[in-house]
Amino acid sequence: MPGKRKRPYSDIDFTLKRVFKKPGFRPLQREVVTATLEGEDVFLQAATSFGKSLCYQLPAVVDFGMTIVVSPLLALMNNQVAALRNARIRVETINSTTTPSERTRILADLQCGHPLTRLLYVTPEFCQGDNFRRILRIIHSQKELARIAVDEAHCVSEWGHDFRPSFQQLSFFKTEFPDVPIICLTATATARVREDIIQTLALDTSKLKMFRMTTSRPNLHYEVRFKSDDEDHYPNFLAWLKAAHARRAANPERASQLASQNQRADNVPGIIYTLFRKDCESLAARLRSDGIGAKPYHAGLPHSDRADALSGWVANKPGYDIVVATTAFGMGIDKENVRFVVHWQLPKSFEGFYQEAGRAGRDGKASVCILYYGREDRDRASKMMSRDQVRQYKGKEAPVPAMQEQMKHRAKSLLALTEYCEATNKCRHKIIADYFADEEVPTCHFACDWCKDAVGLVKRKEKGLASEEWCSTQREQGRYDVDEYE
Ligand SMILES: Nc1ncnc2c1ncn2[C@@H]1O[C@H](COP(=O)(O)OP(=O)(O)OP(=O)(O)O)[C@@H](O)[C@H]1O
Repeated sequence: MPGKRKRPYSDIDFTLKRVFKKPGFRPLQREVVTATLEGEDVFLQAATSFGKSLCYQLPAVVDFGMTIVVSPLLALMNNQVAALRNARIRVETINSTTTPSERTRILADLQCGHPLTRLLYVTPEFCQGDNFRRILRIIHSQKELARIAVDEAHCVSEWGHDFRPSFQQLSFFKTEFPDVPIICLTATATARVREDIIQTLALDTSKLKMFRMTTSRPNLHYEVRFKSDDEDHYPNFLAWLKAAHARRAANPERASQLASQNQRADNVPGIIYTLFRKDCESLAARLRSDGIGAKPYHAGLPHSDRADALSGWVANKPGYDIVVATTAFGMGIDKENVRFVVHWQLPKSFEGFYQEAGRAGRDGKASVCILYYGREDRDRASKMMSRDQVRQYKGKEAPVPAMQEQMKHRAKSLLALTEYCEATNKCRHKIIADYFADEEVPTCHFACDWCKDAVGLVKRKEKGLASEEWCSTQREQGRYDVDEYE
């Protein structure tokens, strides 16, 4: 029910245990849940795998009325809907995969004004539809519109790394329903992105409850491996993976522990991110020819192939050990035992890197995040950026200031990521915390290549990278012109 509510919710602990099967709240979750239930507008920024979804899912179950969840990705929605249905929560989603008969059934439930649906997951594009807005007015008039959750809220911002234009229309919620609380959630927002989200959603800063947690993920072991165009880095990765397999096989105690958790000892689940669709397919095929179960995942594949790759991988099925993906597979993917995330090339942005690496170790256990960095890739990435800039400005008399700003932000983010890769004088956890302007200094117990062996890191860098002189000649000769990303 919209409006501020100042009574304690004694049943949140009960619901946490009984419905969500969690032993207790993680730090700050209770505060966020309570603020949401009290009708406050909330902004939550917290590390990947913090448990942000629970902060709107639990209120949706405890409270009256319906919660609308605006979410940018199909895979993310379907993943969460399946988990909530498992917990016997009435949840629905309307997206491009919803059949017409399903859609009719869901809308009929909403039209009555007193929906049985507790959570409704929709895309920002769907929120723009007149019919949906009309239905929302009916639900609101019956005091059944409980709250709006905007997940992956950085997509709202033009300066966020996954900007989606239709997110910009979401101010509709606050202007039409000022008494309905909004909660926005993200793992990756710089100060500027935060401001932009708040402004775009028409939130009032003086009333907004802001929760900012550290972005630090101490169980992730960050490592940069150096490469150059001259050398194929596949053998390096395969050797690392085979060594990890051998370690598992040599530990029968671990094998029986994994078996008891419905996991397998003869694989190590992971994700490899690449920028190009063609690499997804060829790399997955190459791994399969070496006896590793790997599946490609990118937006160009049929929906059924993507769904099969995702469900097989989540279920630890043989043949589905590694997903080789573009960024189409990222935000919100929640599989607890991902033991490694590898970036096959330099990603497009610092935020994207952090978000994707954050798919690893969601069970809190040690996991590895390897980024293969080459200076040629850096030069290709900046070439791509300049080309995008030219395209954006095409046909315009003068560059639009907002576009210029956006480009500046993109360049800054890429530069920060390059500096992360080139750095040999600082803990990688610290570099990440600095980028997001964390107030806390992160702890790193030998959980990055610099803290483990700074001298070795310098040597590997000297040996592995093409020289700047070489790269500069290549640049002059236009060698770094590339295909489209994805
Ligand atoms: N209090 C809790 N106790 C135990 N597990 C929890 C708790 N809260 C959430 N989790 C689990 O933590 C995992 C991560 O939660 P969730 O997917 O909401 O993360 P997130 O913060 O949205 O991360 P990301 O930004 O990376 O998507 C889920 O498997 C969820 O079930």
